[in-house]
Amino acid sequence: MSTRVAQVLTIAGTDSGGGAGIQADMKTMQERHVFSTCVVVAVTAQNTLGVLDVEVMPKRIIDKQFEALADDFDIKAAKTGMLANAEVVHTVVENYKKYNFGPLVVDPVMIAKGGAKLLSDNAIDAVQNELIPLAYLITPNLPEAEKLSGITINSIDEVKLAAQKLQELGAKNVLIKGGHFDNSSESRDYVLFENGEELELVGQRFETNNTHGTGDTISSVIVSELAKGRDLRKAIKTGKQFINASIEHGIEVGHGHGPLNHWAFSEENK
Ligand SMILES: Nc1ncnc2c1ncn2[C@@H]1O[C@H](COP(=O)(O)OP(=O)(O)O)[C@@H](O)[C@H]1O
Ligand SMILES: Cc1ncc(COP(=O)(O)O)c(N)n1
Repeated sequence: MSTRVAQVLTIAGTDSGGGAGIQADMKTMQERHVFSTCVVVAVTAQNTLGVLDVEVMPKRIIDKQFEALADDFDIKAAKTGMLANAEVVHTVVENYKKYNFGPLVVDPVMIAKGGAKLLSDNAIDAVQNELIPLAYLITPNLPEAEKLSGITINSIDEVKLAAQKLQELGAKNVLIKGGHFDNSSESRDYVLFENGEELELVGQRFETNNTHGTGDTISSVIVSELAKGRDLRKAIKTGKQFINASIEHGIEVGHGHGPLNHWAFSEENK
């Protein structure tokens, strides 16, 4: 007997090291029991030590991947990750508007944990003016929230101001991830919902280098839950629990910023 399952899409770059990008997204989606599909917009030669090289895909093959998925699948929610440059942002926006892939989660990936630039500066305008207005949810980390909102963030009040600014740019809901608040023993994420409600997710901050792919992973949990029809507040809480488990029960892989344990949450909740 076969079962119909929710189908979900990630539009992003690959990570040969398997810890971030499309690989982290698809591993996470698998753990959340949705069927994952992908549009590869760039290939990175990457490991836990850093990014060696990047090749951006031509528009033709990005368009064709969207077409192939739209012809055959019933995609209920989609997310974006690394989009590389302005041309890719235009292409993704054009395709997302053309097809019906459900709510869009925008993870505005800019710089890898190892320091490599994954979005060129000239793409910021396109992200602000073309992509953000399509976002059901945007999930920037602190430096990304600063860049996109133009607000320097040193306090929770400034986090809130930045979230409001991102809503003014057109994002319906905003999750600002606090993983980059270095000088705290807590991890703090802030959510501003469409209706003005707020949510603060406060958790333990784990002392570890193994946080490669945290942003990709939390946004992939959220988009998976949305594809299954869960409400956003519940989806975000599940995302946070998944991240906590994947950091707390860490694995040792590679010699740099190591990846997460993507199966820890499922093991805990068997
Ligand atoms: N050391 C840590 N301990 C606990 N949670 C963390 C840690 N680092 C990141 N997180 C959590 O992981 C998620 C991703 O955050 P962040 O690292 O800011 O994003 P990104 O990977 O996009 O830079 C957030 O929920 C954040 O609170
Ligand atoms: C292809 C790709 N996408 C996203 C990230 C960000 O992940 P992180 O900030 O954890 O390095 C990455 N390193 N590579």
